[in-house]
Amino acid sequence: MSTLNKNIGLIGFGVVGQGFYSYLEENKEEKLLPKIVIKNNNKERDEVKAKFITEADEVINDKSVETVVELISDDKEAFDIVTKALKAGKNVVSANKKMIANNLEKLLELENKSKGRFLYEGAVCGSIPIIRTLNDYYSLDTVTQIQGIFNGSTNYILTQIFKDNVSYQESLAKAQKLGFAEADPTSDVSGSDALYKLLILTTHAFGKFISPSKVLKIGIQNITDSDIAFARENNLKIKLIASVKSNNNKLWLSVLPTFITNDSVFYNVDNEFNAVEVVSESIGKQTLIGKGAGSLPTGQVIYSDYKAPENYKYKYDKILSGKRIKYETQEFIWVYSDKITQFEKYIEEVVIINKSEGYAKVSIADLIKIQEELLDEKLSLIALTDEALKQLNKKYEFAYALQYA
Ligand SMILES: NC(=O)C1=CN([C@@H]2O[C@H](COP(=O)(O)OP(=O)(O)OC[C@H]3O[C@@H](n4cnc5c(N)ncnc54)[C@H](OP(=O)(O)O)[C@@H]3O)[C@@H](O)[C@H]2O)C=CC1
Ligand SMILES: N[C@@H](CC=O)C(=O)O
Repeated sequence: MSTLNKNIGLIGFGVVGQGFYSYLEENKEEKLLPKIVIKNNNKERDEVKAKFITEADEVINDKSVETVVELISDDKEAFDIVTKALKAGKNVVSANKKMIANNLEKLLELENKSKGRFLYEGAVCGSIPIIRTLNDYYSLDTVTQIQGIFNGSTNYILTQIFKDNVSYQESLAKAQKLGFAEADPTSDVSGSDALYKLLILTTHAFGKFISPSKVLKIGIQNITDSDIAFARENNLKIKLIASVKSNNNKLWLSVLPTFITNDSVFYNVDNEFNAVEVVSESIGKQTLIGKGAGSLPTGQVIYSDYKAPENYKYKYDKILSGKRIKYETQEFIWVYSDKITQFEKYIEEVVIINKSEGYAKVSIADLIKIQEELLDEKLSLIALTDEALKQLNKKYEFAYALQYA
């Protein structure tokens, strides 16, 4: 492609699109962007040099466009745009985690047949460069676990509730106003957004494609005042933790509100910040912490994808290695609830703290079966890390002793 054909086709000019645009302006590259595709022509917008249009095909079929930057909210429309752009041989940059998590296998086939490449660092944990890190530095190491805080909006909401006693509804409205939340914030608070990111990382770290519908996912919508009070009394915090771990070629995944102790690396990761902890055989444990949502942090990563070296592509070495790994749900975890006795049918072991309140050992497979019911019945469950379990067992030794006498 000649230098005359290096234009950008930007589709979507919301929170992230405008963040990306500001880096083009800062680097005097806005002349490479003659047209921006939006949906609603009647919206008031800041003036920019580009012309606003509403037909994505106009930039996808434009021969002067080398890179299509897809930053719209709808996942199905985004898939259509990305498919067409790759088929037209364009480089494609996207941040649409829902679209990517649901279609990654197909997208890789399309990329393999295309002259273009498909990069999407902005889709996972905003500004944190975790995909390229896994792709470039972990391809020769064996990753055993990835866990962390993968959603900025829910972390912002939980921080506001814990630090400043702001209500759930008010903190959610603030997260929306600040541009952290998805167009439909149910995706954030239900844990879906964190799950999409977890599944994308699972493909890069373990070479496995897993459907979102198969994984245990509990959001923060049902957290009660008594959960918060219990956390405060015990010097714990609640964070929405996404986790994938492997052992003996088996893989376990979950997204769960989780009590964490004050010595956890996640304890002071607050507001819209995210954290990704990667554990691998040679490197050991390391954690990346940074802004997980917002216009400029995400826009910067999109800009870096757009500027990636000419021959750079994700290698997907873990898929290519052909190592077989099996997705499993047969594992037990400990969960707390102020109505733990309602889960009687599923409990392996339980510690009753007071009346119906307590914590119990339950299987991931059972929780997957009842996760929709939990949501409908507004029942809250908070997982315990090993450290939180130890801390609670020490305090509730008496209750514990009674249980196992
Ligand atoms: N917000 C964040 O912090 C982050 C968001 N993301 C992801 O980035 C993507 C964009 O998010 P965000 O910027 O927050 O979303 P916004 O809702 O702020 O903006 C979406 C933009 O897409 C445009 N649009 C919607 N549908 C179409 C369509 N069919 N054709 C053309 N344009 C369309 C809208 O047009 P109009 O202006 O006319 O309404 C709007 O400009 C999403 O996939 C999101 O998950 C990823 C990381 C962080
Ligand atoms: N809604 C998302 C935006 C970034 O991915 C979040 O809150 O993390």
